[in-house]
Order: sequence, then C-alpha cells, then structure tokens
Amino acid sequence: MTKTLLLLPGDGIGPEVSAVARRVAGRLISQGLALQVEEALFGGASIDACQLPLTPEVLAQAKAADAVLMGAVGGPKWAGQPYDKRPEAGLLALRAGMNVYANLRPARCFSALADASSLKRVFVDGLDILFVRELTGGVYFGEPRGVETLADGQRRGVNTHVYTTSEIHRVARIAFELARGRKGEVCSAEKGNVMEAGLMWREDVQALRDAEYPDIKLSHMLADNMAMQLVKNPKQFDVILTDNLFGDILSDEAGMLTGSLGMLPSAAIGDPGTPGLYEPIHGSAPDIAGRGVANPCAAVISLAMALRYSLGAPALADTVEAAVEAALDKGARTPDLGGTMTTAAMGDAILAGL
Ligand SMILES: NC(=O)C1=CN([C@@H]2O[C@H](COP(=O)(O)OP(=O)(O)OC[C@H]3O[C@@H](n4cnc5c(N)ncnc54)[C@H](O)[C@@H]3O)[C@@H](O)[C@H]2O)C=CC1
Ligand SMILES: CC(C)CC(=O)C(=O)O
Ligand SMILES: [Mg+2]
Repeated sequence: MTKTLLLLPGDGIGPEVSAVARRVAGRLISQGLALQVEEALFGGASIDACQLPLTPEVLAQAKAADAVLMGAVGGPKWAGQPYDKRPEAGLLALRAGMNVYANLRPARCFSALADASSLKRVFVDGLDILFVRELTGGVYFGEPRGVETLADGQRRGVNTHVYTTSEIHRVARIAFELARGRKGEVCSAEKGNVMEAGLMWREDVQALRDAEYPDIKLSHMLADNMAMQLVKNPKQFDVILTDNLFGDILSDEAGMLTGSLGMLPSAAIGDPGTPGLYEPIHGSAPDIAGRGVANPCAAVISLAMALRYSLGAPALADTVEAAVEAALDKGARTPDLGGTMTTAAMGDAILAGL
C-alpha cells in the first residue's frame, strides 16, 4: 500500500536541506518505492501565510500521514512574536499533537569524518551513541510558565520542569528496548543531586529496569558530568536516556563529535502504529541560510530513519545511509565539514550512490 510522507520544510536552511531529502525520496519512488510525498507550510513560513506556526489543518495532515519530515523552524524575523505564536512553539505543538514522546538522536561518527571533529580521531572514530530524549514533557511544556511584572517593577520569569512516572517509564522503556539491539547499556542523566524531579527520574528509571529489564546494564550520571564525559571519553556511552532539556543540549554537543551539527538526524516516535516525526537536530541556521551551503546529510539520514521506523522500508534506509557514507568516503564535503560543496552538489554526490 502507498504510504504518505508529509514534508514540512520550515524556515532558514530547512527548505534547502529538505529539497535534497525530497530529491532522495523522488529517486526511491522512481525505483519503485510506493510513497506519496505531500508538502505543507510550517513554522515562520506558516506564520507569514496564515498567522499561525502550526494550523489545525497541518496538524491533522501530520497525524494522518505515515511519517512527517521536518526541516527546521525559526529565525530573527519571528523572534519578536509572542511566545505562543513563534515558529518554535509550532514545533512543540506538533510534537505534543503527534504524541511523539521519544526522540531518538543517533550520534555516529562516520570514519571519513573522524578528522572533521573538534576532538582527536582516536576519541571519535567508531563513535556510536544513541540518545533517547524525552520530547513532550519537562521544562519545555510544564505549567506554570511565563513572565510577570512584580509590584516593585521587576520581572519574574517562570518555566516548570515536571514529569510523571508514566511519562518517564514510557520513554525509558523505548531506551531499554533499543539497548537490547545494541550493547545493552543505558546511562540515564539527570540532576538528582539538586532537583527532586531529577531524583524521581533516577528512581523511576531504576525501578523499571529492575522490574522488566534485568538484562540491561543501567547506570546513572549527573548531567553536568555527562557533558564533560562526552568530551573526555565519548565512546564509553551506548544508549543515553535523558529528559527534554538535557537531551536537547547534550545531543547538540554530540553533534561536534561527529564532525558537524549538520550530520545528526532524529526520529521522534510514540505509541506503535502512530506516525513518527523526523527532523535533523539542527535549527534554521540564519547565519548561513540563503547561501545554499548547508549540509543536507542530517535531513537525508532523517529520511532514512523515516523509511526504517514509519515507512516499512528498512532495507532502503540502509541504502540511503550507505549512499551518504559513500559520498563522504569519496570526499564530498560542505563547508561545515571543511569542504566547498554546495547543498545541491552534496545532494548530487548522495544521489550518485542510489
Ligand atoms: N528543530 C528546529 O527547528 C530547531 C530550531 N532552532 C531555531 O533555529 C534558529 C537558529 O538557532 P541556532 O541557535 O543558531 O542553532 P542552529 O542549529 O540553527 O545553528 C547552530 C550553528 O550550526 C550551524 N549549522 C546548523 N545546521 C547546519 C547545517 N545543516 N549545515 C551547516 N551548518 C549548520 C549554523 O550555521 C550555526 O553556526 C533559532 O530560531 C532556533 O530557535 C534551533 C534548534 C532546533
Ligand atoms: C523546539 C526546538 C527549537 C528545541 C530544540 O532545539 C530541539 O528540539 O532540538
Ligand atoms: Mg536543539
């Protein structure tokens, strides 16, 4: 049966890298993949057209699709908007609306890129970490939130970090299941030394492991130490389980271990049978947007993850990832990787392997 992929290019470099992913999908379709690609406005582009970063129609389209591939949203043009009307609020609403609570962010260092990392080759060659980041709870969603003006004229800003046991268990379960297909090791990060909710996270993750996953080697690490350990000895990690905020920060840090933030894809998944949301982990990169030099690899590998987890085509996912690796092996490099190729030329190099 023909599956549906909804493309949400978004803003800044989002449309530039999405165009390459769309070309890759087009090539697979011409080779027999039963896939229909739809496209819709999202983020700042949607604000410009209809005053909302995510319209109810696009959310309904996303929930009806088999997979959604998002480019990136945001940028200085919309930075002055009220918070709930900003492009980033649209992305949070899309994640919540699709109930994609587990964000898989694989940080793999392709051998050809080990010298593009800011760390020495010995520390990153062969690196293969899977971040499992909680995506629909924590401080990005907790209430109360906002800024109020106090009687003395100062402002008071509040965001609330909040999790329930069931929110922790459902994402931890995905981390444990995925670890079973890897080295079987999960390291969970929080700040249980200073946050009650962090200690609860640790206890709930441990209780689930003891009750249902005794085969998994579970360790716990304070998130600040993990930030340091990721630079000191990143290959010590297999699966990293953490909350929405720490997962956002630590996975960007891991981006540099792989050579560039432009290499890191992600898959956001929820309950079985529901569509996944796929996106590069980078943002709209206003500093390079419009120049046609963004690295499209993260977007293309995100498409591969969609093929694997939502579109029932795991073999094609392997093919697409192999085409990216082959292009890198042959020396294809955008400027973030130390090269001079345009986004489109990098796309050509990837397509040459398909
Ligand atoms: N998922 C999303 O849509 C996200 C959106 N954002 C939004 O993006 C905007 C810019 O945020 P920043 O903090 O600058 O983060 P960013 O991830 O957009 O850029 C950080 C740095 O990485 C570089 N970079 C990112 N992706 C790249 C790629 N594919 N190829 C080459 N270089 C790349 C950029 O040029 C920049 O120097 C903000 O409005 C932010 O809210 C940020 C993160 C995620
Ligand atoms: C809502 C996003 C802009 C937050 C973010 O940086 C991310 O999820 O990677
Ligand atoms: Mg981020």
